[in-house]
Amino acid sequence: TPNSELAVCRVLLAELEAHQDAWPFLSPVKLKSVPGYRKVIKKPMDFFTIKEKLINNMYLNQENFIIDVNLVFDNCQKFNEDDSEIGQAGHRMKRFFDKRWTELL
Ligand SMILES: Cc1ncccc1N[C@H]1CCCS(=O)(=O)C1
Repeated sequence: TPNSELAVCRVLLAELEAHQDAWPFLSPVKLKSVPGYRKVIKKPMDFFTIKEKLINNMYLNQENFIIDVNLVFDNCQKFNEDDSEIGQAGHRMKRFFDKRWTELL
């Protein structure tokens, strides 16, 4: 049911936020302090915004939630070098998410 589907999303988001490598993704990228971000990244997304959307019932099902989580990681890979601090954190967070999602499915 959509309700229990969203319960899994809340659990997973809490785990993402608690992860030691979550720091680059906890809040929206500050467009004024990151040159080029606004132009390069068409659909910014972050864990705080996802939490707000969950609380405001803006996800009809798990799929819409997963699309936004993957947007966080896709944006990170597009803007950051793989061997940068933030790039590496993004890869680790994506690996963690994919593993946990499969376990909780
Ligand atoms: C995820 C990401 N992608 C590209 C550049 C930066 C970031 N992260 C932010 C971390 C919090 C403060 S910030 O807004 O300066 C930068």
